[in-house]
Amino acid sequence: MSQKIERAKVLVIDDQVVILEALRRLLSADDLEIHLHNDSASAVAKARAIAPAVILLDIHMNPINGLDVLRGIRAQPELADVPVVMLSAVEDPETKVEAFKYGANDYVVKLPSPLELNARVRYHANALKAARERAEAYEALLRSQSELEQRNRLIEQINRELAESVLTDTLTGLRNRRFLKLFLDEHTESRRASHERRRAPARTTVFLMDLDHFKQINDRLGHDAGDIALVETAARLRSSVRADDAVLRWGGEEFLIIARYYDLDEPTAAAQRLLEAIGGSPMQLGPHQETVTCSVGYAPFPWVGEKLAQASIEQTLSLADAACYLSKTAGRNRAFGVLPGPDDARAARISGLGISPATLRSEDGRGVRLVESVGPAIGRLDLASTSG
Ligand SMILES: Nc1nc2c(ncn2[C@@H]2O[C@H](COP(=O)(O)OP(=O)(O)OP(=O)(O)O)[C@@H](O)[C@H]2O)c(=O)[nH]1
Repeated sequence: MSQKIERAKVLVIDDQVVILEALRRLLSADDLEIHLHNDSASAVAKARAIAPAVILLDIHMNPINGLDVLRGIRAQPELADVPVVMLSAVEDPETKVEAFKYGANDYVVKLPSPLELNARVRYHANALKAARERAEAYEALLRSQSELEQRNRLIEQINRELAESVLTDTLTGLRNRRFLKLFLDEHTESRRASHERRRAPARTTVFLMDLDHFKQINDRLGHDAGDIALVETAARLRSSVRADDAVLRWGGEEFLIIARYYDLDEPTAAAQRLLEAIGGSPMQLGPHQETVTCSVGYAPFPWVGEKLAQASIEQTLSLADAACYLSKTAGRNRAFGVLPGPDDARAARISGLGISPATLRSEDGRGVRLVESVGPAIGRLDLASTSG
């Protein structure tokens, strides 16, 4: 089977047909495809049509001289890199300089030896081929680089979304339990920075909130209504705290709120706000209107205990949990806070939860008090008389 040789196209432009024919004879070879053109006025259009690998261009032509044709060739983007060998009847340095200035690649005095002419034509044809291959390879590299970058961006986005979804509760859109560690790391870092700047660090309070008799809502109104109540609860909680406070779905119908505070009465006011936010107005659960209340237990974080350099988050959470349990057993729709302050009679109730007030000391070294806040009146009678 014969293999097709790709021949390099050579366009020869000269207004004298005799010279053109002579050059054709000098160049004739199997690996070249020769095109002759003797009209300088249409030479640029011819070059565009042929797309040659090399152009041999006579300098002294009529009606348009070779240098102007050269300028016309260089003005065409697709011909800008095509090697042009100028042909001249005389060896004239000034004309040569002029030709190179206009973008010629070579200069040959007519008629050259066939050996020299063929060597030059092949050299330029190969140089063009190599330069174009390099440019193509470079473009392919850029393309694959940008594809790679695009893919990396996609992977990063997927990773971000995955990380987000791992930290997010799908039903309510709130952060879930896994977010606590991240939040606390940030909290510790911001306290450390405050210490360094000798500013009073923001304190936080941990609120555990549990909806009251939630099982009854599921049982009476259906699981979907229960879901709506959870979503509505999340929205109400979110809008009753600061934007940078954390609201987490702790599990089932239990939520954890970590809120900053600046003066000692703030946590109690915040607990009252939570009770109002949930129980203060009925929720629309599909076709049903239902007042849902909640029980809350809260404690500031961190604590400094007598034996504990700093109570851990787990210990603080169990304090808040114990206080929430106290709210449930005291009739629900209320909040209990374990707060720094002078020990009072109520503090003794903490002992009933298995926590000795004596082991607790707040950051400022004072004692412990138990604070009770009662939720909105709506529905309380019903709840008090219902078990579940
Ligand atoms: N609809 C719905 N219900 C849930 C979801 N997660 C947990 N629950 C329900 O929440 C209810 C919690 O019931 P309990 O632990 O008995 O608590 P409760 O009925 O709220 O009673 P108290 O907490 O003692 O006031 C259970 O019936 C769970 O099935 C949820 O994602 N959607």
